[in-house]
Amino acid sequence: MMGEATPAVLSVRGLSVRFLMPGGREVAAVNDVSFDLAPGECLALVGESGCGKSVLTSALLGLLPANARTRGTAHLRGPAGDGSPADGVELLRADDEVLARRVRGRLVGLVPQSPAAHLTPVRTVRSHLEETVRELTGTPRAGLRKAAEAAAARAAFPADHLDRYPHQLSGGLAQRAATALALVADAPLLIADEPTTGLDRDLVDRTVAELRRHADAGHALLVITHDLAAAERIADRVAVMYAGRVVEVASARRFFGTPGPRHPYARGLLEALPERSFTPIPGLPPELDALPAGCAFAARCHLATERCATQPAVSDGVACHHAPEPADA
Ligand SMILES: Nc1ncnc2c1ncn2[C@@H]1O[C@H](COP(=O)(O)OP(=O)(O)OP(=O)(O)O)[C@@H](O)[C@H]1O
Ligand code: NI
Repeated sequence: MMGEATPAVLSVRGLSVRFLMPGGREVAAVNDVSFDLAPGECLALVGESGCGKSVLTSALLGLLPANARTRGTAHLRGPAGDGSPADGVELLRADDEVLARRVRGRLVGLVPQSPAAHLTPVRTVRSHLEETVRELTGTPRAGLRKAAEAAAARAAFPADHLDRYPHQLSGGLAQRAATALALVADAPLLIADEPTTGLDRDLVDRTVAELRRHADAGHALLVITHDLAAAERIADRVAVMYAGRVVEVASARRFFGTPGPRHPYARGLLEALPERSFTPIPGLPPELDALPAGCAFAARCHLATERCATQPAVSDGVACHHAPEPADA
C-alpha cells in the first residue's frame, strides 16, 4: 500500500481515448480508466488483444496519432517528488516539447511493443546505446563504450551482437535491445509493453528478474503483458482491462491465489490457462466502435442479468453487478 508520505509516481483519473474515423465512426479504445502507481510498485496490465493496453500507454507518453481525442488526467510526479505543482507534469495536457525533453526517456522509460520499429535502421545497437547513455546520463565520451556495454548486459543483450543493425536482430534480441535502452535513464516510471514477447523461457526469467529488481530499487513499473505467469512473478497488483475499461484491480497475491479475482472476465482469463482448466471464454469482445451502453462483458458472461444493461461502477476495485463482496474475497 501507498504510505501518505509517498505520493504516487503516476495518478491516472478518468482516462478515455477515442479515435475519430472516416465517416464519423468513433473507436472507444480506452474508457474511463483510473489507477495509481507508487514508487517501488509493479502494476501488471492484462487483457485480450485489442482491449486498449497499448493505446493507454501511448496516451500517457503523448504518442497518439492526430485522430485521437483524450479525456481525463494523468499526473506524473516530478523529480523533486515533493508534490509541488511546478515539479510534476500533467501528461495529457503537456505540450510536445515538454514530453520530448522532460518526460520521454527521462521521467518515463518505455519498452515499446514493437521494438524494432523504434530503432533507427542505419545505426547499430552499440551506437543506439552510446547515444542514449550520452544524452540521458551525461557520461563523458571516454566512458560511453563501457557504459553502453553495461547497459546491454543488464538486459541480457549479448556483447558480441552490439555491432549489429536492427534488421539483423531476431525479435527477442530487438526486445532486449529495447529493454536495455529503456533502463538507461533510471527513470522513476518504466512502462514495459509486452517485454517478454518473443523470448524463450530462460530469457523471460532473466527479463522478469531484471524488471523486478528495477521496481525493488524504488522505480514504479507498469508492465503490459499477455503472459499471466510472468505477471504473477513480477507484479504487486494486477489490473484487468476489457473493451477499454479496467474491470478489476487486485493485489497479485489475491488475484493468483485464493479466492482469486472477483470479476467474471478476470476469472475466465485465469481459467483459460493451460495449467488451470484450459477453458477459453466463449465468444469475442465487442467492437470498440459499437460498445453496448451497459457492461461490455455481459454478452459473454454466465452471470449476466438485466442489471448488466447499465454500466457497473468500479466499487472496491471491481466493476461488476454480480461480483462477490470483498469480505469473502
Ligand atoms: N490509430 C488508431 N486508429 C483507430 N483505432 C485504433 C488506432 N490504434 C489502435 N486502435 C484500436 O484501439 C484498440 C486498442 O488497441 P491496442 O493496441 O491498445 O490493444 P492492445 O490491448 O495493446 O492489444 P495487443 O495485446 O494486441 O497489443 C484496438 O481495437 C485497435 O484497433
Ligand atoms: Ni498492445
